[in-house]
Amino acid sequence: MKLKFTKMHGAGNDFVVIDAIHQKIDFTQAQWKQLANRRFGVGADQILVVEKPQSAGVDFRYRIYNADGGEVEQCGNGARAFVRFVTEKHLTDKRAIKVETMSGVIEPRLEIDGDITVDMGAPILDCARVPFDSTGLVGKNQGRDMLWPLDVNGKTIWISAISMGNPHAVQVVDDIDSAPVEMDGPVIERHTRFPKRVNAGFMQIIDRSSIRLRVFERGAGETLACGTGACAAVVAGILRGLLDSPVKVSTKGGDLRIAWQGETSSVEMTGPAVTVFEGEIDL
Ligand SMILES: N[C@@H](CCC[C@H](N)C(=O)O)C(=O)O
Repeated sequence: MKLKFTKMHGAGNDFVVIDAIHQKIDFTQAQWKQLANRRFGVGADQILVVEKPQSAGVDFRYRIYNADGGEVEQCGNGARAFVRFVTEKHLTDKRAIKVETMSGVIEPRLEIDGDITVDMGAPILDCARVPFDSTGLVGKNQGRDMLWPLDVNGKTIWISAISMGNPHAVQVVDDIDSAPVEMDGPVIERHTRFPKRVNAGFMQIIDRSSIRLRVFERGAGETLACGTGACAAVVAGILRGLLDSPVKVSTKGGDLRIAWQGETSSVEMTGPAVTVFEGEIDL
């Protein structure tokens, strides 16, 4: 079957985006994985599938598959690519869109300057809902945050466990360039304390309104940027008393702006989304 797709990226986090409103999509996990494969397929960190809404009051449903073929709950950079896609394909003429995801409704909007802002909803800080198993662990308070010890490669690291619809373990490091992302990322991703696995964030604080961030993503490895990872890092930094909203998050692929007013407020993420090329593939 010939599949039409669009290759896109948001700050270098790259996507294959598929219109499943006008094409019938019924792929296996192995086929998603092949599509995302950089040698045997198109290549992407995530595959984004745009569908008709399932509930009243929303405009679209948006589904996310990691490069390993597994379906996941949320993708921040993908949400901005999604808006660029439905706008360029004339699937809507709205500038503010309501989108169903596996983890709830998010509300992206197209800004006048072409950037896209996404209301990502409030962070989830309750360990059980992240999900993170803190049974028997002794945490330590930093500001309003609770840091948890994790044994990783023979040392203890201290993480914030946060969900932005998808799970994140965020740690502060002195220097992002020498942080052990390749070595510790895969171990944190599959740590037994995270029953659904986790995205591992490494954050360097530059000043109270800027950080540098690398994320080893669940199901995709280190990416050039992770939108939900940026949201989780800023939430952790604000809770720890290290950051004030808004915060510039510099990633290997570009900058994002994250604003959060605390506890029950939504996290707002602003950044770019770019179409690279259109294609067709026979799977
Ligand atoms: N790149 C994304 C996150 C994609 C999903 C993630 N790898 C997970 O498994 O939760 C983003 O921009 O948020």
